[in-house]
Amino acid sequence: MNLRDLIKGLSCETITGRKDLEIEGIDSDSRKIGRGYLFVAISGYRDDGCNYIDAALDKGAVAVVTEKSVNLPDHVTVIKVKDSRTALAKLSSNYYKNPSHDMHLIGITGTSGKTTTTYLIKSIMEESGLKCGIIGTMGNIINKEVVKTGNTTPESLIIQKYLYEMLKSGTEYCAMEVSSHSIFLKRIEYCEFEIGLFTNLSRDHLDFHKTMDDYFEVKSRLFYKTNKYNIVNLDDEYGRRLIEKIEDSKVPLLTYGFDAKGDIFATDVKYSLNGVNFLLNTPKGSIPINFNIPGKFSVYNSLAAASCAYAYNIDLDNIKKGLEKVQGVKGRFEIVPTKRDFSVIIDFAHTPNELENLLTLIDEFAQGRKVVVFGAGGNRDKTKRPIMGEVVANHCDLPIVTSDNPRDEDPEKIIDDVIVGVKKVTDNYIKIIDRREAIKYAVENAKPNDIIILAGKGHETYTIIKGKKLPFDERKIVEDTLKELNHER
Ligand SMILES: CC(=O)N[C@H]1[C@@H](OP(=O)(O)OP(=O)(O)OC[C@H]2O[C@@H](n3ccc(=O)[nH]c3=O)[C@H](O)[C@@H]2O)O[C@H](CO)[C@@H](O)[C@@H]1O[C@H](C)C(=O)N[C@@H](C)C(=O)N[C@H](CCC(=O)O)C(=O)O
Ligand SMILES: Nc1ncnc2c1ncn2[C@@H]1O[C@H](COP(=O)(O)OP(=O)(O)OP(=O)(O)O)[C@@H](O)[C@H]1O
Ligand SMILES: N[C@H](CCC[C@H](N)C(=O)O)C(=O)O
Ligand SMILES: [Mg+2]
Repeated sequence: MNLRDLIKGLSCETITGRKDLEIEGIDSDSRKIGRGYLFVAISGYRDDGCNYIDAALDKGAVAVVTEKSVNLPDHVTVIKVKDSRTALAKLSSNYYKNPSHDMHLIGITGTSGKTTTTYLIKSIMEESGLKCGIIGTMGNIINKEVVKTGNTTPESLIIQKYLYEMLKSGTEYCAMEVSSHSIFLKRIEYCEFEIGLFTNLSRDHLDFHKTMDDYFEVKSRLFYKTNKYNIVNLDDEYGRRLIEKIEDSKVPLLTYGFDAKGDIFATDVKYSLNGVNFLLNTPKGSIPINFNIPGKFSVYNSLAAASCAYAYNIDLDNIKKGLEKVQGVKGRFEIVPTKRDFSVIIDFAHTPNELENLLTLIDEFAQGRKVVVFGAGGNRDKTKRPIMGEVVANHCDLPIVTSDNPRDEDPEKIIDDVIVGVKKVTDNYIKIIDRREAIKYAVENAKPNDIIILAGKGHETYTIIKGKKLPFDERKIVEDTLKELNHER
């Protein structure tokens, strides 16, 4: 693409050098630069992209975007901007021909339920004959192809690339998880959202946002970027705050919740271990839903997805079929087969609120002990650690405190932070640093009717230790332990 076209609408302070250049690609990572590329230098949290300009030029970059004044050879075009991350988003959108403009883009934000809701939306859309892609924690999905990217909401360049590819493959709907990091770090700038959906807000990410008010404020920015509907969970305290905050928005509001308060609401809710049945009520009528994932939060996620479908005029029969077709979402209340007299459940609960919800749900059906194997992530919110410990200790018979992606931190230190909370409730806990050993311990010592809950890693099939991503699949560890036990019998 010609540089003149690429920088259309980009607010730049100065441009030196040729504008009439053919640009073969763009990137903000010098290691991915190729011949004829434009390099966007971003000053990050760990490093400064400006330190890699020379490396980018060596690899063939012909133009550089930077926030700082730099002296480069005359043949290099230098574009100075105020904010490189915003510039990257604009350039990426231009490069991929502003794909979101031609799509039905749904942005889902909130602390919990985003991934699950994207899968429910996709299922409903497909039941209605509409192709729907996903951008989120478990990867980017176009048709049946899943591409993992690492972050829940990837960098703007990747977002635009996948939106472009979705359009190219005839996928006109996209359900995208929008993390607060991505809003703050401008990954979603120049995405034209039709719908913004707010699930809930509870304690997490206070390493990054410092206060809940900051966290909320950043999340609320999504709802100024929408042009069709804002959809908000009315039962959530922060949801209600959001409704007040966006009161003067010209975009219509749809609300959901339990009982007849919102536009879309659930009544006659009946819980069981296999799922939840409820009546879905909308302004256009009501329909019974038999949903296959248990728990109150399943009702909320169904309502969120149903509200979104309703906003697109999808009829109730297809909403029902789409929701009921979902058998489960990987790592969310996933039951691992044991063929023994105890159960193992893998769940992605990694915040105090998620653990509380999960364990309260299991409480209703548990006949034996609840044993929870859990930890807290390294390089993440430290304030949630003791609270997670306290919540788990309050809701189970045996907490086994272990590691969960220690990343660059000392795993034992993280565990000790969690144990501070556990000890407020009980001294009856077990500390095993190696998560594999912790899982093995729980399985080997299981008693009849025990429910072993492996919390925090959900779908993840890796562990991050000292910056390295190593294979780690909890399903496989349970399976191998059971095999060993069978062998011994
Ligand atoms: C705090 C945060 O979000 N950081 C993100 C940020 O990294 P950074 O600003 O620290 O980048 P940096 O390492 O300082 O590097 C600066 C620049 O130098 C460049 N560089 C670096 C080295 C080199 O050799 N050449 C080079 O050009 C880098 O490409 C980068 O552009 O920009 C990077 C590139 O986009 C992201 O990968 C990185 O996410 C890190 C890995 C991360 O862990 N983020 C988490 C906290 C996150 O974003 N989580 C949310 C929420 C999850 C949820 O709850 O669902 C998410 O959306 O995933
Ligand atoms: N609506 C909800 N409210 C509260 N907890 C929920 C809700 N939906 C799911 N959960 C719990 O949170 C966990 C994570 O769910 P999910 O992956 O859908 O959330 P997410 O918002 O995508 O999380 P992340 O921020 O890590 O991407 C689930 O395993 C479950 O324990
Ligand atoms: N998207 C969340 C996932 C956390 C999952 C948990 N396993 C951990 O590593 O803390 C995060 O990156 O904060
Ligand atoms: Mg997610």
